[in-house]
Order: sequence, then C-alpha cells, then structure tokens
Amino acid sequence: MLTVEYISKSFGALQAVDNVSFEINQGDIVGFLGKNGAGKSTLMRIITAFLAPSSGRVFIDGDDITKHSLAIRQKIGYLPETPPLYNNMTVLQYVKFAAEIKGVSSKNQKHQIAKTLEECQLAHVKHKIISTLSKGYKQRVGIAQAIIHEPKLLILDEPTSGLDPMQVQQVLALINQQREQRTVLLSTHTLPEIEKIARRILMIKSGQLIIDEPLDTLLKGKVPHDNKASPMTLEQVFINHHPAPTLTQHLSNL
Ligand SMILES: Nc1ncnc2c1ncn2[C@@H]1O[C@H](COP(=O)(O)OP(=O)(O)OP(=O)(O)O)[C@@H](O)[C@H]1O
Repeated sequence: MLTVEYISKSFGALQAVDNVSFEINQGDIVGFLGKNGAGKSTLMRIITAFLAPSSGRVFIDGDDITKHSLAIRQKIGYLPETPPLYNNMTVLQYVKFAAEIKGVSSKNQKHQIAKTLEECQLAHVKHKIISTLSKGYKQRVGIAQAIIHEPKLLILDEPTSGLDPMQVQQVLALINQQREQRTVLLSTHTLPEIEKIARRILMIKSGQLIIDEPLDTLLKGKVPHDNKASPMTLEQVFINHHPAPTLTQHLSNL
C-alpha cells in the first residue's frame, strides 16, 4: 500500500535521507528506528507530502503522492513529533475542528467524533482545555486528530516520546488496536515496547536504510560481520549497528 522509491533529501550540503526504498503492505505495523538525526522525521514528512524530496517518489495504493496530494492526504493520518494541538481549545472542539479540515462529512461527524474519542479514551476529558491535560492525554488527542478521518495509513513520529511508563503502555495499546484497520509506521526510541507490537523493523542510519526485516527474523540474531546467530533483543540489534566510537574516534571528533 505504501511504496517508497529511491528517496533522497538534502538540506544544503547535508544528505538527510540517502536513496531509501521500501514497501509496506496493508495491515503491517512497522517500527522505524534510528539515532537522533538519522533522518526519520524527514522521511516521514516526505511520505506525508509535507516535504518534497530532492529525488525519488512515494506511492500510496499505486498513486504518486505529488500528483494526487489532496486525495492522498485523505488516506494518511499523521502525528508529527510535536503534535499540532490548539492548546486553548477543548478536546471536543479540537477533534471537531480536525474532522472538518480532514473532510469528514457533516452527516458522519457526530458518530465519527464519538467513536474516535472513545477509541482514544478521551470521552471523559472531552470538555477539558487541552493545555490542562497531561502529556499522555495530549498525545492521545494528537492520535485522535490523526485517525478522525479513518485513514488507511497512520504515520506516527515518536508518539511515546517524553511519556511516563504507564502513558507509554496506554499509547502503545492504542496504536496496537489500529492494526485491524490500518497500516502503521511509527518511529520510536522505546525499543522494548516496539518489540511487543511491530511486525517489521526499518532502521535508518545517517540517512541510509540499513535494516528492513521482519521483527522475528531480526531477533533470531545475526551479528554484523559475524556468522554466529543467537537470539537477541531489539536493543541489542540497535547497539550492534551503532557501536560506541573508539577513544581515538571520539577524540578526533572533538
Ligand atoms: N529543515 C531542515 N533544514 C536543515 N536541516 C534539517 C532540516 N530538517 C532536518 N534537518 C537535518 O537533517 C538530519 C535528519 O533530521 P531528522 O529530523 O529527519 O532526524 P530524526 O531521525 O527524525 O531525528 P530525531 O530522532 O532527533 O527526531 C539532521 O541532521 C537534521 O539536523
């Protein structure tokens, strides 16, 4: 359903995304991993048509996103790293506003808003002003605006960032519920948690895609440059691909 073909993006001399290609099928939950600055947000912004690539193309259901951008946006729900919330609105006002700008028909709005508030466990705070909510609730409001129009593809940029452990569990449970209805691509640094819900892992390093594998295969363990295989956690996989610099390398970077 999502095809990313040879995407590159430069900011001046910086190559933020470097010739990345992958496909995601309907119904997958895909964890998108990488160090800070690896290029995750940039790629997500390109997939959601918020940013134009320097080269390459993105297709959703076979349609080039640059050529069908309005229709395509209807198929995508996007939660950026900083949720686009209006803090002085109530939850209900904001979700209604999101429904309107995303083209939910007035006939369906009441039902759709109630369904989304229920799904995101926000019904009991619907009359609260967003600025008064905890970060976990705010993140769920961010997810509500992303799914209000029933998109087929949900792109979530670090949805668990800055949340306490309970809030992380709640947000991940909500994301996990989405698997029945949508394809989900989410970036995160909470690796033990993503290990519980993702089916597939993409890892990006310095703008390049270095891993695109089913989670099960990845956790069977294959140490780079080594033939040995032993089960490992996602955290170990990540660390193996991001070895700490040697003292000499560290000093030469100073
Ligand atoms: N608008 C921009 N102008 C210039 N450089 C940018 C811009 N957006 C991103 N970058 C740079 O591109 C690189 C990739 O950034 P990006 O935000 O995509 O990384 P990331 O993997 O999402 O990191 P994080 O986990 O910290 O959010 C970084 O070096 C960043 O500083």
